[in-house]
Amino acid sequence: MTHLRIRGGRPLAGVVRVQGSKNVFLHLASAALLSAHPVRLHNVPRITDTGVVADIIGAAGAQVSFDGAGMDVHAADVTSGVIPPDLGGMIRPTACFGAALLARTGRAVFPMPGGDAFAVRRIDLHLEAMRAAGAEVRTANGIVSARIRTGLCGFSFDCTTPGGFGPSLGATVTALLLAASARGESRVVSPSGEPEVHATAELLRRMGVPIEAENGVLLVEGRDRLAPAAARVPADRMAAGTLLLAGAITNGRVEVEDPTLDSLPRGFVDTLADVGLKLTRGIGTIRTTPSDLHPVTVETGVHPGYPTDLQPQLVALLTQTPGTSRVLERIYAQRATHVPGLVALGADVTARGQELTITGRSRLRGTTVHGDDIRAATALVLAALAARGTTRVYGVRHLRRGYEDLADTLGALGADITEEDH
Ligand SMILES: CC(=O)N[C@H]1[C@@H](OP(=O)(O)OP(=O)(O)OC[C@H]2O[C@@H](n3ccc(=O)[nH]c3=O)[C@H](O)[C@@H]2O)O[C@H](CO)[C@@H](O)[C@@H]1O
Ligand SMILES: C=C(OP(=O)(O)O)C(=O)O
Repeated sequence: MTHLRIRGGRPLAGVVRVQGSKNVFLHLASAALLSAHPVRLHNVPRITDTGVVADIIGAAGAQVSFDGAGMDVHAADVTSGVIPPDLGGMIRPTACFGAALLARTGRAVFPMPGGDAFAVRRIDLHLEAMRAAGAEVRTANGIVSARIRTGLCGFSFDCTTPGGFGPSLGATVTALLLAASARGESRVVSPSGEPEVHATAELLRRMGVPIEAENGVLLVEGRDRLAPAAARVPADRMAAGTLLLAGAITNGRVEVEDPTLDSLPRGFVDTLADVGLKLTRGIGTIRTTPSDLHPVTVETGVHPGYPTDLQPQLVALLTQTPGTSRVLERIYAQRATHVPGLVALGADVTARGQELTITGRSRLRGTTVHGDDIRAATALVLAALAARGTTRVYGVRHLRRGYEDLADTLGALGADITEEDH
């Protein structure tokens, strides 16, 4: 039972490099399958999701290699449109890989996606995009089968979710991949503006697919053959935000390497300013400066709003902020798996539906807690860094999905943190 043993109370300080973005990499890798020519991705994160992606690409019959920093995908031969359920069930963008295989082989069979299980993670819009592009799609016993009889045709697809918060990131990528391979022009309407989408569109352009943005529509000219290309995975804005919040919760001075400031969502920067934490540029870095903290009312939102993937970590910080704060989770119907662990550590946090209420400042005390997904486990690690005494945080396998060596990174900043195996 691997866990992190953390003795809290030490201010973190120092400069830290930020890994490549998990969520951008996952979507770029699905696009890499579209070309029969080599695609090189640089700055790929060393996380367990990367291994799953390599196995999915390999199972499709394509060549893939990962040297610890760069991934080479050469999908000259794609011999199978099947994503094995044990692989597809482990990551979130499974339907995006399904779309790429559908485009390459005319057939895709894939399971419901995995990734974090804090909410039902729907893929109805992905399947609608496939139907709009001319595929027959059936779902039985949790397995999706999609088939195209006469080739993909140019189509129009609206990425807006029924939930009302805005467009779906994943479905926008699925639509882009299908459009890139379809005959004629496609219209991807109300696309998501998340950095993952911009990065994927940019890689597709480099692969020779004309994509124009016009009045809230992406106009995509499909191509039969896509060119060789390369792309660099940008720094992970969620990892950068996590490290800055780890500095803040320990009243320390953490600096993350640039150029992440430009890619940090405005909503994150503004919320930190409202809490009382100014982000400033150092020499090639961004740093937080400790100061008096204030309660805030904040809601998660689409980019550049406050990101859902930094919501649990913010809640951890707000347990150390005097007064009552409110956090409204707007992307998911619920994302509160961090709450029981924070309460066990002594925090005053309640979740009612999508609203979390946090009253600080709580005196946190070390105990044993379980993080059931990436950011819930991260929030517990952050709270443990601020707690008195020793905390054991279980859920390391979730952390490994999203972070390269989180314990080592925090240890290098001065945290008393060790991975234990009993
Ligand atoms: C816009 C947004 O912030 N998206 C987040 C979402 O991306 P991810 O691509 O996983 O999710 P989507 O953006 O597609 O989904 C967000 C919302 O849309 C709904 N939905 C989605 C697809 C679908 O077919 N039908 C449907 O109803 C989901 O249930 C959810 O409520 O989770 C990731 C992991 O936490 C984050 O990194 C992304 O920032
Ligand atoms: C929820 C997350 O990832 P995934 O969609 O891969 O589960 C996340 O990155 O916080």
